[in-house]
Amino acid sequence: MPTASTVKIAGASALAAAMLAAVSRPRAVGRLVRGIVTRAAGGPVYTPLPPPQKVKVALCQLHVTADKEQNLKTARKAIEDAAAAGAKLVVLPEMFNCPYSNDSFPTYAEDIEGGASGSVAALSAAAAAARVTLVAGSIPERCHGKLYNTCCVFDSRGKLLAKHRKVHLFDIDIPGKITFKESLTLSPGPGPTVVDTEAGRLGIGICYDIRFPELAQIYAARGCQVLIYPGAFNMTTGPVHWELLAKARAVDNQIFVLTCSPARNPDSSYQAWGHSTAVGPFAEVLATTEHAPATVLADLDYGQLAERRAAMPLRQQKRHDLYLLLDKTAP
Ligand SMILES: NC(=O)CC(=O)C(=O)O
Repeated sequence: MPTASTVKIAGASALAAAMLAAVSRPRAVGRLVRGIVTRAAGGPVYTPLPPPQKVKVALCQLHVTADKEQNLKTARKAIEDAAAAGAKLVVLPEMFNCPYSNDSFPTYAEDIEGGASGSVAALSAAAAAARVTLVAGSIPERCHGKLYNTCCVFDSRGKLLAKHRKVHLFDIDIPGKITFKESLTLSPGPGPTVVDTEAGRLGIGICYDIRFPELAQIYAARGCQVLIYPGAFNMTTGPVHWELLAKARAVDNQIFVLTCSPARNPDSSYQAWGHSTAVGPFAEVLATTEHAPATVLADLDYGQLAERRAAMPLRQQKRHDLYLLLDKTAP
């Protein structure tokens, strides 16, 4: 495995107390890029890729505690440090502002659409201050009496471009190992989220979403350049599946994949696997880390997407007489 490219981020430094109050209201949710994929009989019509560019990304594997304000401070510091290291696209972990537990989700949930989310205000301010595109992990969202596991995406002026609500809820029962049922508290999101940003066209999934290849295929067909999965795998599935799934989504779709986990916290009831990782379109690990707090830096060259797809033209070689991708939320 290639050497990890990490910048260790120490504990949060002093933070301007005004951070949470810095932005008055979150901006309206931006329109999502609706795909152009297809119900064509001959298989998907792939949306052309946006122009290639190079982007430095930072995956901030944060220490998450039960103290929401401290978690936001930690995130702010990591975003600042990532920007100082040259990152233009910064990713935070799943549920980075609260413990990953069904007991915590209702207590920590915030009303994003009603403009009452202190976390969104803080994240918007942090993205603007650091001038980065921010894929802000996820937070518990309350909306019309339901709770969601929601990822907000901000541009480098702090505008909320889009939000993705986890589509596939994490409901598993591996006897003697791990039982978790997000559906006890959370509702599933409505569908795919594609967002055009200064750092490229992004397809967003959250954790368990990475296990569903169809979602990644839809993103690839809609012209995404990178798939981003904030996630918190655990000590049972993480060692076996986390990197495998990131590589699988990358190699199937000849696309970049980024995963970003919380650091492992021995005091937490849920032990996160960590190992935030950047994978290239040939399934090569570009940069990774272990379980401690860290920021993983990687350079993405989107020009590699066309090169890899020309060298191995999987899209043209698909047998649409035998199988078909159907994007049911395409316009
Ligand atoms: N926590 C998740 O959503 C997913 C996970 O841990 C797994 O798929 O394993």
